[in-house]
Amino acid sequence: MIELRGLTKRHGGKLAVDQLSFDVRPGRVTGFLGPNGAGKSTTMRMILGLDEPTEGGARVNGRPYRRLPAPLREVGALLDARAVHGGRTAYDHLRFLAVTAGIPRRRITEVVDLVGLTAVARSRAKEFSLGMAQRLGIAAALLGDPGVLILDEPINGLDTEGIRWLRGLLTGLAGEGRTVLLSSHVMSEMELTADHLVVIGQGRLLADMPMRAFIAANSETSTVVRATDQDRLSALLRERGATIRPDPGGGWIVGGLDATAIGELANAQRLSLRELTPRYRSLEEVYTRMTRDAVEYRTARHAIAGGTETSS
Ligand SMILES: Nc1ncnc2c1ncn2[C@@H]1O[C@H](COP(=O)(O)OP(=O)(O)OP(=O)(O)O)[C@@H](O)[C@H]1O
Repeated sequence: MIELRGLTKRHGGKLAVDQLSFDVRPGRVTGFLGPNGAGKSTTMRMILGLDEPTEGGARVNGRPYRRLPAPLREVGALLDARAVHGGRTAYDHLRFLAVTAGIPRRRITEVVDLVGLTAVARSRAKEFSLGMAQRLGIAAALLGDPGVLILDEPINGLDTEGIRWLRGLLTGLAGEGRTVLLSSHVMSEMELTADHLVVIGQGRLLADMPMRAFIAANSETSTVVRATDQDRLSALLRERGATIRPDPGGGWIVGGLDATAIGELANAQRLSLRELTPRYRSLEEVYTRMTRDAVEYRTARHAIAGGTETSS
C-alpha cells in the first residue's frame, strides 16, 4: 500500500507536484498517467525517498520509505533502466544489490530466469538494448520479492513479446496481492494492464478511479443497434429524440438514449434486436480529451494553433 497526502514539490518558482493525495492499493495494477512534465517521475522519486517533498508526504506500508527497515524487500522500483554501471555484467549488477540487502545468491538466478536474461547474464550492461536494460531493471526491482512495485515507463524499448510478457508478469504479481504502480505513455497497453488509474496534469490530480469507470464516465454514451426491421427502429428512435448514424458494420450507432432505454423501447414495440452493444471510447481517446488542457509541452503545431484545435 502506498499513501500520498498533500504531496507537493516546488522547483524554484515552479510547482512540479501540487497537493497530491491518493492511495495505491494492493491486489491491482494502478496505472499512473499524465502528459510529459506532469510530475509522475517526481512523484515516484518522492515516494522512494529520492526527492524531498516541499510539503506533505508519502508512506509505503505505513512508513516513509527512508524509515523502512528492509527497503529492497518491501519496495521494488525501476525508474531509469539505463542507470546501471555499463561495465558491470547483469549478474554482477544484481549481485551487488543482493549483497547490500542481504538477499541470497539463488534469488539472482531466479530473477534472471524470470525476466528472460539467462543467456546474457554474463554480458556487460552497456551492450544491452533498451529492452534488455528494462528487463534487467525489472529483475532488480523483483530481487527482494517485494510486496510493492513502482515502475516508471518499463514498457519503453520492449518488443511485442516483451510487452506481453510484462503484462502477464504485472497482472500476476497484482493477483498475488502485491501493490503495483506503473507509469506508461503507451495507452493501449495501459488499458490492457491496469485495473485502476491515477491521472495527473501539471502536478495536480485529475482522476483516481477504476479503469472501466474512468472510460465509461468520460465516454459519450453511444450504442450499436441492429434490428430485423431497421427502418421501423430508426423511426422510433428518432421520435424519441435519439441521434442516429449508420454503423460501418451494419445497423445504427445511436446517441442520446442508452442501451437500456433502447432495449425497452424495442421490447415495447415488439421489435426484435440482433445487436445492442454500448460503445466506449478507448483509454487513449478519453485520456487525450481529459488531459488536453493540462498538456505542458505541446507540439509546435498546437502552439501555433494557439490551442484552438477541435476535439477529436
Ligand atoms: N530537478 C529539477 N529541477 C527543476 N525542475 C524539475 C526537476 N525535475 C523535474 N522538474 C520539472 O518538474 C516537472 C515535472 O517533471 P517530471 O519529470 O516529474 O514529469 P513526468 O510526468 O515524469 O514527465 P515525463 O512523462 O516527460 O517523464 C517538469 O516541468 C520538469 O521540468
